[in-house]
Amino acid sequence: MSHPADAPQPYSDYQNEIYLNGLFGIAPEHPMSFAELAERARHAMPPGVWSYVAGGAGDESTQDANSAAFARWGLVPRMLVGAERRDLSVDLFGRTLPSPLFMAPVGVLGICARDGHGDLATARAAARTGVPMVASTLSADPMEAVAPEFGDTPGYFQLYTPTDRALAESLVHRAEKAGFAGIVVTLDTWISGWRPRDLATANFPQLRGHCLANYTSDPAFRTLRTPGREEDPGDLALTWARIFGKPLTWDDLPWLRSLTTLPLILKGICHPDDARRAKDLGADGVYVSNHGGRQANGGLPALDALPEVVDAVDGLPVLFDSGVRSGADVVKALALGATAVGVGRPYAYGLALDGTDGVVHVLRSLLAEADLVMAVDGYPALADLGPAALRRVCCGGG
Ligand SMILES: Cc1cc2nc3c(=O)[nH]c(=O)nc-3n(C[C@H](O)[C@H](O)[C@H](O)COP(=O)(O)O)c2cc1C
Ligand SMILES: O=C(O)C(=O)c1ccccc1
Repeated sequence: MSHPADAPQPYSDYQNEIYLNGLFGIAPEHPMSFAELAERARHAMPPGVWSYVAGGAGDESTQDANSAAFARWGLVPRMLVGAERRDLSVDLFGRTLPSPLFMAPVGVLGICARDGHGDLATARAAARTGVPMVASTLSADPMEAVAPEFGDTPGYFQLYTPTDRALAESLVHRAEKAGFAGIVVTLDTWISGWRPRDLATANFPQLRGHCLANYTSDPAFRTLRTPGREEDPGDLALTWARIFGKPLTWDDLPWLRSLTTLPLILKGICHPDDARRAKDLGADGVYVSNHGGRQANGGLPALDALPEVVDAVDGLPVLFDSGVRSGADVVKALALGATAVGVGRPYAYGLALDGTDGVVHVLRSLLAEADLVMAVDGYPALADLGPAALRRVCCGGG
């Protein structure tokens, strides 16, 4: 439990803090397991927001498989290695981050927070924890208001590429100007997947006008509105729906690449050939994800796609998300080759429960558990975590 006074606090200190509070009769106000976090978020959110955030595509079997996939890997404990101090820092796109954890883009943070400003609250959690936020194109506050809240923590802008090229270019250039450290282009969501929970209630947040501030604040978007109907919320939603998603092809990649000198990361890559091609066309990183099982049901768990993509890109950074629910999951994804590991729903639930403090709690819990797993299992640095740290667990976890 001891460390030099000038060393950064280990992430495991969150555990000490909680037990110490207990000595003074203070019980933690936030949930300590993912199951309880989800349960409490369900009560904290309006029903339509809960089902949108928690739900996925089809019967949600791919969504379930994403988290179940982690149970099929077991970390092999190593003893007597002296893991008293751990180093979770990672180099990503020329910067050193204190940990490999990041917040995946979530396009409804605005309505997850009680005050409607969940994007700002999440950015403040990034500033407090050093955990970067990938800010979605779909945001209740414009990116120029979100970016200053990151403090010293780098932030990334996630682009949903609209059909209108001038608008796409404007969004990217605004992100550069606002100080974002990279552009994450999402490839798997130019159209919405089949989502029974939302269909059953005919509920799609953006069609109700939510989280469109990056569009309404954009001069290129305004030129796409129906003349004379600029004040009509119905026209806003329909204009957005008309231009939201461009089914990008490989032929669009040189254009996308030409838009920015910032690191360009392609999100939704799950096949090694796609990963290789992304690298050849100048992507700075690939991002393995199946969108948390929200887009196409019946797909393989994202974790199972990770090792082949890592092999294929031969040293290019590989970001990963989909199904991460614990610190142990973070460590397993790192051992399978991820450079950085993202969470989506968990921090959105923290946000719904308690704003910035709720997000900070979720991130600190994930990091404390990851740090403790590395301590107990004898892997003091990320460089020690490779495929040899894992064994396939037969038949476990569905
Ligand atoms: C409510 C919700 C909204 C999302 N919105 C976006 C988005 O705007 N852009 C994007 O690239 N991904 C979006 N995603 C996908 C996440 O970035 C991420 O891939 C996914 O949530 C990871 O899975 P997890 O929720 O199991 O951690 C969204 C996910 C959720 C749950
Ligand atoms: O809900 C999502 O996961 C999402 O990112 C999205 C956004 C717009 C249209 C379809 C899906």
